[in-house]
Amino acid sequence: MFPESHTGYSYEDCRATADWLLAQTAVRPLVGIVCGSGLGGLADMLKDQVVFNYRDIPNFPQSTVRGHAGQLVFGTLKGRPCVCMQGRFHLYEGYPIQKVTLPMRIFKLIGVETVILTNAAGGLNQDFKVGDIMIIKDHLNMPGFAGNNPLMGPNDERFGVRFPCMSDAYDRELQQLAMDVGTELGYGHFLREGVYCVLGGPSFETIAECRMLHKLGADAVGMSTVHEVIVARHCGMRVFALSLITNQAVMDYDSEEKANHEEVLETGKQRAEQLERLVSTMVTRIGHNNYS
Ligand SMILES: O=P(O)(O)O[C@H]1O[C@H](CO)[C@@H](O)[C@H]1O
Ligand SMILES: Nc1nc2[nH]cnc2c(=O)[nH]1
Repeated sequence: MFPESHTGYSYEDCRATADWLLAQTAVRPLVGIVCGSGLGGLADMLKDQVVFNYRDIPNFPQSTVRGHAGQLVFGTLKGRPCVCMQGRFHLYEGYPIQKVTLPMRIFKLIGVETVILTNAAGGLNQDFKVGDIMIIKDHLNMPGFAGNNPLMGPNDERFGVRFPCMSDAYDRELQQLAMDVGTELGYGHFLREGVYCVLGGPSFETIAECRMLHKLGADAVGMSTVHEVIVARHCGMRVFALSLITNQAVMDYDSEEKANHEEVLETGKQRAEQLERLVSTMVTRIGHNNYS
């Protein structure tokens, strides 16, 4: 019934990876964080670190992109137990989508209740500036439209239901918390909210593509996050995600701008401190156990 090319990991494979990790550290994280391109500094904030190189973790893929260190870091953030992916996986690295999203199921099985994802993205909304932080309120899943969804293949009910709802993918309380914390920290002038659109990459968008995505309702465009969000929501974790607008998407044929990864990493460096403060303060205020 399902194609032979299905490349997911079984529940037992995920369990084995989770148990392997739990056996090596006493940290029991309730929050899992995914660092976007150039945003790995978040992981450095963790105290009493236990660090695993992805190459040493059973079943884990390897990071191949500059700005993604390839380490899973356990520790505490202002006293709260956390686990942090210092580097994520992307479709364009050649990994099947089930491998790209495997860490979300590992997070779930080690006890994570809330996932915070960050990414670098191009700004499509003409009111956005480079350096803005966009709280993601919804997404457009372009690979999903083309039949590449991480939940394709047999469904294991131990993770979640066959047809998960996505209209509530991005937790509203956490969006409000981010707004409140950001405002308190004096970040209101660069805090935005909007819709993130994922594409397969690795080529950046053409001008016509940017114009189309903007017309379709996207405020920012990138090559990640959405697949992870779908898998995280499928297995019942609460999700918050944000984009750092690292570059303006080119919408105009007269523009001399050219999207490039160097600019993406450079903007990450410049906003790192504020982004880290925003996320770490949020972590201290997130309630757990049935979202209390
Ligand atoms: O989404 P993250 O991992 O932050 O990375 C973004 O930055 C890279 C392009 O510069 C792409 O991988 C894009 O998805
Ligand atoms: N697709 C895409 N990904 C990005 N990541 C950071 N900037 C961009 C961008 O402009 N387009």
